[in-house]
Amino acid sequence: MLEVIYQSPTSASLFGLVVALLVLHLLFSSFSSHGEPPGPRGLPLIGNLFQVDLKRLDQSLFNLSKKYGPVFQVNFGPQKVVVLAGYRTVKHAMVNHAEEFGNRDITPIFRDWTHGHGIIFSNGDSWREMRRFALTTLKDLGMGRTMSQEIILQECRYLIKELEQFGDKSFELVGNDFVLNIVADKAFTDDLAITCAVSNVISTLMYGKRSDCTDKVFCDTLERENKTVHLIGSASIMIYNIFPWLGYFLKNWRDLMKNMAKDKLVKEKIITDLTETLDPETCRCFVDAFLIRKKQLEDSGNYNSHYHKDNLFYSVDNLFAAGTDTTAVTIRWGLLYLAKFPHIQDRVQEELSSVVGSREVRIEDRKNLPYTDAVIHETQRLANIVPMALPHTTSKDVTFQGYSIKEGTTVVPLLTSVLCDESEWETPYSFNPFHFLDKEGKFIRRDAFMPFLAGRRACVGEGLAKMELFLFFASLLQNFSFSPPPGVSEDDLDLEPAVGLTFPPKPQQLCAISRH
Ligand code: HEM
Repeated sequence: MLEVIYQSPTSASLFGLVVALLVLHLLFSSFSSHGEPPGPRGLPLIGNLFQVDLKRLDQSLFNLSKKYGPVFQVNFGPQKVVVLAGYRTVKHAMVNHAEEFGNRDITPIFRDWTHGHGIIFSNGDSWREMRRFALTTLKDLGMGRTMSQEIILQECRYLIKELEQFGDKSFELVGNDFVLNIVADKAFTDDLAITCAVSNVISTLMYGKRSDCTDKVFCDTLERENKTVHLIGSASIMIYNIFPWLGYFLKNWRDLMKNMAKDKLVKEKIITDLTETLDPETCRCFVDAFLIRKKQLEDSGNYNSHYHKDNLFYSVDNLFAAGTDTTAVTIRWGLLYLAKFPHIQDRVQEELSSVVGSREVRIEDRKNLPYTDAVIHETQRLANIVPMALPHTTSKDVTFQGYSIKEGTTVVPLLTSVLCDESEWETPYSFNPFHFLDKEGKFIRRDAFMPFLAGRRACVGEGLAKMELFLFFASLLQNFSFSPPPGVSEDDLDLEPAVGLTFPPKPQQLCAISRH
């Protein structure tokens, strides 16, 4: 190759020019100039891409933060990204500078997905209105209150029954593709039991109805959503976000487009059915509440509001995507940790037996179950399922911790560096429920526990997620014990995550033994 270049005078001078530019760039490019945050030097065009591991970008950035400090910048191709690291810095930016750091960075793949509509990947007045509407409507529908407790408990019952009907009392949990395989003597079935249960909670709130685990359309939708979340976090989609013209050449991008299109057809049909059967006097669900608000605005002559069909579709789609995968993945991590550390599992079950006994667990029990609560919090901390949160962008020029950051700069609030902040956690890298317990064994809140982030863009579903995690986790542990399958030791269970937009456990198997 080089020989060919040297043989042509034009190629040789071009090559020389590129080398000269490269040397000049390396000599003179320093990110700490003009008061900007410091950071590693990169190469022209590709920036720092070769200095990070795209499969564990959060870890690479965490390592860089140890060298460059809590506010630093990297270049992904032509794009400048400011990384915020450590509990204090992330909290300070998200809460004290909420407005400046509160916009969403709508990357090319997010734009392809929702076209700037809905809640998660939108900004400005439309985002504000949709977020406010989602929060009040979910609250009206019982989020975080007795009503949603009933919906969740109903799903806990279905889930327990689903697992018990296999009688043989052992099943396998496969972490990556969210498939729960029930293995009995003869029967073998692929089962999306946990995802199905969690998704049904959202489904009941969004559509006013649940679906059975055997419903093919429902299961196909869950599998597609799961695949979407996985593909969006893949290295090739990260490259697509930097060089969007690559899209058609990338299989993951083409698969994503197909998935999203299929998903849209299914959800649009449900929304159309609800629209056709709407009775403005009776609000059955989130979709109804939206349609009723739209009608009220139109009745008063406002046909140009944010309550249009794209915002309806993508808000519903967002709440499904954000509310299913996150919670189901966290439950899976909890079961994996308990199978790995049986002495912790024993203690959770002892506490559940002595406080709740054999009656159904309820949210009011949580205050009397400090150890169980601490285990759930520690699961969320160490599993760290959204390690880089979602990207933000600055809404104006800002001076932050002495550095100037320009309007429109992509900002990553690095949750890995918060949930494993060495100055906040006693044993940041090991599973230790005592992070959340005082000397008397009472539950304690920790400021650096921020898996839902904080500030203007903080998770809309925090209350619901916390209730779900507690009720699902406690109900499962009341009814089953989790262990590695025969022939596999606890040491063999792998706590390294698989990658995606969220980080699930790697594919592996677990057994559930009925406790009755
Ligand atoms: C264990 C469960 C969950 C975790 C760990 C989690 C975590 C997060 C995180 C880290 C963000 C990004 C915040 C940011 O970028 O500033 C987020 C945003 C969001 N979450 Fe969750 N979440 C969970 C469950 C849920 C549930 C159950 C729902 C819905 C009912 C939900 C709805 C949303 C929405 C709509 C946003 C976007 C907020 C906005 O952009 O304004 N999440 N979540």
